[in-house]
Amino acid sequence: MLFGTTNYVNDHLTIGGVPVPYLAEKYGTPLFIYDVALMRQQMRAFKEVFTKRKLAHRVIYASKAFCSTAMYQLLQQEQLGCDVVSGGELYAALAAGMDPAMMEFHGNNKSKAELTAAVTAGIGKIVVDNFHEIELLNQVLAEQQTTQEVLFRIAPGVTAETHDYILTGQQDSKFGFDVASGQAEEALVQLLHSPRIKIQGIHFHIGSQIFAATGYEKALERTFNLLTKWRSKFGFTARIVNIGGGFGVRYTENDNPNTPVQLMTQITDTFVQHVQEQHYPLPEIWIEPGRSIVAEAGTTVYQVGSSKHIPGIRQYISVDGGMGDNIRPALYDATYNFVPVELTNEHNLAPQTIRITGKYCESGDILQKSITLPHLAPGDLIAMQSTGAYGYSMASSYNNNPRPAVVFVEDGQDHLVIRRETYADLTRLNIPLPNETQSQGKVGVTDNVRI
Ligand SMILES: Cc1ncc(COP(=O)(O)O)c(C=O)c1O
Ligand SMILES: N[C@@H](CCCC[NH3+])C(=O)O
Repeated sequence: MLFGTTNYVNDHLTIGGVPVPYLAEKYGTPLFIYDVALMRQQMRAFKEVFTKRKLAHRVIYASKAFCSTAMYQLLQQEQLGCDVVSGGELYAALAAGMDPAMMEFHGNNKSKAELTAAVTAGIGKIVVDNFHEIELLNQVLAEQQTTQEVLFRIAPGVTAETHDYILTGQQDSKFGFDVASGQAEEALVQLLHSPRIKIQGIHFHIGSQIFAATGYEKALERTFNLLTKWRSKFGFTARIVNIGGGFGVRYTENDNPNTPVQLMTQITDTFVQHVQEQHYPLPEIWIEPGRSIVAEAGTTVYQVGSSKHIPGIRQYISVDGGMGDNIRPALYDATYNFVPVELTNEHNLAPQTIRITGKYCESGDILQKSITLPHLAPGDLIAMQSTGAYGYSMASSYNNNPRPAVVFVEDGQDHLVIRRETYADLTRLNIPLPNETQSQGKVGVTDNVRI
C-alpha cells in the first residue's frame, strides 16, 4: 500500500523523489514527511467534482487535521479556504497570510474574545453553533458596530458509521442546533431577528472517517426538507449549504473506501437531485475536508530501538516516538500500516509478528498491536503510513519528549516546515518560584537542536 509519490527506489523508500533515509539523517526521527504533490492532487480533485458540474462551490480545508504556515501557504496556492476552531488556529491562519474572507470559524464554545478577534479580522463566515453564541455574537457586533455573515450548524440526527468519538451529526451531540426538538428552527428565528447577523446558509458535519454516502444523503434529505419548509414559512433561502467534511481514507489494507472524490461525487449527485426535486434555488455547495486532504500524504518515520521477546506471548519492538506524536491508536484504537524504509538483506529473513510500541511511560503507548513485518533490528528505520491527519496536530510533549519535525517534499526537494521541538522549548513557559536560587546547567544536559 504505497500512496502518491511514495515508492521504493534502489531499495530505499522515497517520497516526493527524496529518499527517506536521507531525510531521517538530515532531520532526525521521529519525522513527519508530507507528500505535497498528493495533497495538491486531493485538493484539485475535490474542486473538479464541482467544476465539472458547473456548481458554485467552496472547498474549505479543516485546519485541525494539520496546520502550519506552509500548509496555509499551500492552501493559498491551490485557492482553498480554511476553517478554524480556535483563536489559535485563527491567529496562525492569518499570520500565514490566509485571506480572512476565505475562512470560517467553527466551535461549540467560542469565547467572546475569539468571536471579537474573528469579527475584527473580517472573517468570511462564523458558523453559529448554539444559542449562547448568538447572544455573544450579537454583543460583539453591537460593540464593533458592524455586521457579520454566518452559517448556522444543525445536528441533523444522523448516525454515521464511524468511531463514537468522532460522530457529530447524531441528535445526542454537543455540536449544532438539534433539528428534532425544534431548536434549529428556533435558532433560525433568532438569527433572522438579529439585524447585525446576515445569515447566508446552513451547515452540518456528521462525523469523520466515513466511507459510505448514506449518512450524507440522509442529512441532505433532512436539510432540504427543512430548507423548503423554512422558505415558505419564513421566506428564508439558504445561499450556501455546507455539508462538512469527514470523507474516509485508507489507513490499512482493510480500508477499502470509495476514494473521497468518488464519495463526494455521489453526495453531489444527491445534492443536485434534492435541489431539482424541491425546486430550491441552487445554493452553493461547500465542503470541509481535513483528513482526506492530508492523511495519506503523511508518513511518520521512526527509528527502532529496544525489543523484548516474551516466549509464547509476543515480540515487542519499541520506536523512538509513540503516543506523543500519534495519539490515535491509544485514543480510538486506530490501526495503521507500517513499511520498512530500506529493503536490505535482512528483508529476506523470516518475517516477524510484532507489537510496535512507543517510548512513552504508558502501557497503552502502542502504535500497532500486531503486525507482521520483515525482521527489524535496532537502528532500522520504519515508516508508519497515512499519519498526515490528526497526528502532528494532536501531538503532545508528554514525558517532555519534544514534538517531531515536519518536512514537506515535492519534486526532489525537501523543506523543513516545522522544526523539531527542543528541550529549551519544553521549559520556555516555566516560571521559577520567587526567592529560589535556580540551579542552572548542573546536570549538564545539552539541548537537542540538530538543525
Ligand atoms: C465542523 C467540521 N468540519 C470539518 C471537519 C473535518 O473532518 P475530516 O477531517 O474528517 O474531513 C471536522 C472534523 O471532524 C469538523 O468538526
Ligand atoms: N481527531 C479525530 C477526528 C476529529 C475530527 C474533529 N471533529 C481523528 O483523529 O480521527
